[in-house]
Amino acid sequence: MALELLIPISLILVLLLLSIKLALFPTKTSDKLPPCPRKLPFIGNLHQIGLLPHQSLHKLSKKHGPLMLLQLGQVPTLVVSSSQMAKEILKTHDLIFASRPKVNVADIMLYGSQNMAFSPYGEHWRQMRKIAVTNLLSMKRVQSLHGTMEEQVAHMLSKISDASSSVSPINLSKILFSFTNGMLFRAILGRSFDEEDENKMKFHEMMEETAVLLGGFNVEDYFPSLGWLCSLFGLDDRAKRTSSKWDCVLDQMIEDHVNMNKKGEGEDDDFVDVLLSIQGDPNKEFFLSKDHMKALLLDMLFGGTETGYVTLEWSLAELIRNPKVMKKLQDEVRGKAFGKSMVKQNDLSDMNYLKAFLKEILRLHPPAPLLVPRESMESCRIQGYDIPKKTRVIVNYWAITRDQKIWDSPEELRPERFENNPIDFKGQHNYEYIPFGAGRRMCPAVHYGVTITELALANLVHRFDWKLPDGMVIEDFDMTETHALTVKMKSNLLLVAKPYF
Ligand code: HEM
Repeated sequence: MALELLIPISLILVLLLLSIKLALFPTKTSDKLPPCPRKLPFIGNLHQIGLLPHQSLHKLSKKHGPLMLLQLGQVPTLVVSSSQMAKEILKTHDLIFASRPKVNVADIMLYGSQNMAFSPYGEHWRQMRKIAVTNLLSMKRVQSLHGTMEEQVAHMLSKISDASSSVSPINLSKILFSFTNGMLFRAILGRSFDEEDENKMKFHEMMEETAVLLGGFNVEDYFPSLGWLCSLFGLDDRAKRTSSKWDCVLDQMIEDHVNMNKKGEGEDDDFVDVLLSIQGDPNKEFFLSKDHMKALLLDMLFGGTETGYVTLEWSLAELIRNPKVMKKLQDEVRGKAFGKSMVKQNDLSDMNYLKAFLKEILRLHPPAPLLVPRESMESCRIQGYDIPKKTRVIVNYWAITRDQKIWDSPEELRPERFENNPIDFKGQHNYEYIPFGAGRRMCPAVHYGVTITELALANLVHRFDWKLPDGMVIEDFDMTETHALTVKMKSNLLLVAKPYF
């Protein structure tokens, strides 16, 4: 029989046998489980996930409530859709839900999930987080990067300025990607990342492929006992190919640092240098292998690049659609930075509308609307329901941002709702505002993320007036979302920039 026929036929046979087994011998439990929408044999509720899971899960929760236990293939998955239930998971039972589920692609791409973001809860995760927070993401380290951040913003502004003289609109998605990626490279490697690097290494392509692989609802993760399915769908091979490209890049980066340090040329203060010194310290109780280093570097690149540029992209898109908000923001920034060619970090402290605007963007367009999945390490009870051990947990923050009981006209852009409002990014209010997650696994880079985004945004509206491309009207502007590692705009953001001075 031809191989092309053998694969689908064997797949159908296995599906059939498993469906019969499930129908004849359903798993019995005396537990009181949360409600579950009607499921199909074998796939359970997988068909209800759709291309934009935050939206489809929100719709399901309207019918079945803020705690639903879906059966995604073989994996029971708790979906949490209210601030009250989010508080149960991220505060009351934070320790029980502090682990991450096993993700096949992450195992391939992140050296056996030895990074921080996908690592199960435990000593290894704790050490990786400590290294990243102490040496790159702490408030003190971020402050020491202020000068570098200003340089990188100036570089982005000059690129936009050059492009603004052309008749065609500017592809801002590309420029914003290079900016956030370039800033992380500077912080991590201590050297700039320029167009030549991009052309040589194709980072944008590699990052997009990685985002799709790591962020997708991959079928294999929902059928762990059918590992061979992976090879049928070709996902294993795609992940291995992309992973080997990253591995070459990282090996080269580390080798360059080792060579520079040998020659005494390194400045000895970037993140790779710090990692090398931890590795070479015989007194450290934690052994940092080369794979650990590479996994942590990828965490910083993957965690920081997409979230940053996507936030800036949604910000400009919303400003173009809301001219009154654009004017109010420009008035504030241009007033406070009057006469300056560039807004600097220390000008930002009293730009209250800018801060409120960024908060509103992270409510309306959270880059990670489902946060990052958790997994229960023990069984527990929530609101009278039994949650078994090893249940996957998705907190649908997006559903919380659309809750009319919390937010007035939740679909509208209204930065004013955050003015004179004590709510911050720590998520400790009533768990209604958690764009960075909360609890032990909360994003460790809130300070870095907010600082760089505020600085970039202030300068983008200070330096330029923005317009839609000629012939386009607001109604044509495409705000369609696409879901990968983050939720971003499906189409590239194309705008016309007119220098203000
Ligand atoms: C606007 C910017 C950002 C947003 C909205 C964001 C959002 C998030 C969210 C929602 C989580 C999951 C938290 C949870 O499970 O409760 C997370 C985790 C994480 N983020 Fe961020 N992030 C941003 C920027 C960054 C940056 C700049 C970096 C690195 C340089 C980063 C690195 C990470 C890492 C490593 C984790 C995993 C933490 C762990 O598992 O212990 N993020 N982020």
